Amino acid sequence: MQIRFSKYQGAGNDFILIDDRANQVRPDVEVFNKLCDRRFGIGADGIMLVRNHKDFDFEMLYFNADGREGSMCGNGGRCIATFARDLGITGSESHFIAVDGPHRARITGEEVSLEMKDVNGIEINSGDYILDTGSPHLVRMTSTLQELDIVSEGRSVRYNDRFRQEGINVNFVEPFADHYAVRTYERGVENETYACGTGVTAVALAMAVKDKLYGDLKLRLQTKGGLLTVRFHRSGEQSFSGIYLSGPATFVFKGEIFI
Ligand SMILES: N[C@@H](CCC[C@H](N)C(=O)O)C(=O)O
Repeated sequence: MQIRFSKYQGAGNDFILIDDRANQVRPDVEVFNKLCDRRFGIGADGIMLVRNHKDFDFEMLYFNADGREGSMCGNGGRCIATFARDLGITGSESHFIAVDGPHRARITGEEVSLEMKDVNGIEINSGDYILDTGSPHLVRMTSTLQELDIVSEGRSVRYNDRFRQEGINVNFVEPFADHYAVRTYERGVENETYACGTGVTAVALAMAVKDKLYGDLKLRLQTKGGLLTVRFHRSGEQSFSGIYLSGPATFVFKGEIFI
């Protein structure tokens, strides 16, 4: 089968986007894994399908680079909003459904802001923060971010006895005067990616807990692939609402491939 795809990236987290409103693509773990391969395929951290949905502008189906369906992808959500706008499905604002529920996105130039699901509950375990921002994340503080071997440190958490079965994304964070620097090991890619949207969202909420911040907050998160911001409201010890992930999301190239 011949399919058209487009490649988009959000802060260097890159995705293959397919317009599947005709509902013709049958997700296949091996095929999707190969399409994401950077030598034998197009190369990406994940694949997304845009499908029609009767109650929303569209449905987002997300698959990690390993070819398996993933949980919510924040940067993917920002990219798919741009793709839907470029296809003429939506204008600069959209309301779509993903695996973790509904999302609203707003595009301003190359900047895309995505509403994330509310978070109620963060576990703190031996200094690590464990929470679900649409995808499961662990946040760990470090003072040596640039020297860290993210793949081996991330793997040792992701494959430990507690997380081996379900997996977890692992974020390492170092605070600076006006921002937090973040590097992420992503489940399903099983490698470090240039940025992770649900990951920096998890870091922002965890830093509010660590620094005892309440009210309306906006934190800046520097990733390998660019600067992301997370706005949110913290009303209680464990209650976070009005969470918006913002940053660049742009078209890279398009083509056709046989699958
Ligand atoms: N890159 C994503 C995270 C994708 C989800 C994740 N890899 C998983 O399924 O655990 C993001 O930007 O949030």
